[in-house]
Amino acid sequence: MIDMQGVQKTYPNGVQALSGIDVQIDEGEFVYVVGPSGAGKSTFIKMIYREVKPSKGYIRIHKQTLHNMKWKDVPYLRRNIGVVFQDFKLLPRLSVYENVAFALEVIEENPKAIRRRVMEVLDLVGLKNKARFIPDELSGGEQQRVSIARAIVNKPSLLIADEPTGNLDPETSWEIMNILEEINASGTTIIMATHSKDIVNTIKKRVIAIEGGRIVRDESRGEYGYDL
Ligand SMILES: Nc1ncnc2c1ncn2[C@@H]1O[C@H](COP(=O)(O)OP(=O)(O)OP(=O)(O)O)[C@@H](O)[C@H]1O
Repeated sequence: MIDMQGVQKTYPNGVQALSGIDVQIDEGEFVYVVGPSGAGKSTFIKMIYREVKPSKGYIRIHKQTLHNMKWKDVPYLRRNIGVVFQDFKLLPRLSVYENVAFALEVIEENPKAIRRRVMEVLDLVGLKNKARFIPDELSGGEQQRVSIARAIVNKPSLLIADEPTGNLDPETSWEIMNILEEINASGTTIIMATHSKDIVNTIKKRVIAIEGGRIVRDESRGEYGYDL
């Protein structure tokens, strides 16, 4: 599903964030991306949904090659990729329902299908009864559940999560992990950058460790491997 070869990224200010990434990720995998702060995890993740363009190397996601992708084709790539962020990034003036429906409205689904699908994903994340609330009226964990619902509403085959539990307390983090595991069990590939030793060492998955812009470890059912 994902193939990267010789991928490098040098930002315009001269910082080399990634210096030679070779990796394959198969459909249906659940992968943690770990490593010290500044190692290149976010850069790696942002390249997958073409938020960041590689300076060198080959990237293929599904059947689309990204290194030579034109800007006009990026929305088509992103339709098949859901993204969840540490800080949720919900639209503050829209209700829970509207935040989730928005992603379908931009691809012109019919209103009945939108309603059915939005309620289905809100049910999946346990927030059907809060559809009319606005983000400020929700706890952090609930806001993250809305952002997960938004990310999966158009059934992407790949879900990217950049420190999804970074702003949440431990108990809420486990709830979020349960939801992500459920989504993975239904066939969606998940790639999650995290600093949570507890999560990585408890819910065992493939671990890719990045240090200084390179993959230094890639293990199935791996350990977190750092003290913090
Ligand atoms: N837009 C940018 N312009 C210039 N340099 C950047 C940019 N984004 C990231 N960097 C630099 O690239 C390197 C890798 O950053 P990145 O955000 O990928 O690391 P990270 O492993 O995700 O870190 P953290 O765990 O702290 O989020 C760092 O040295 C960072 O300062």
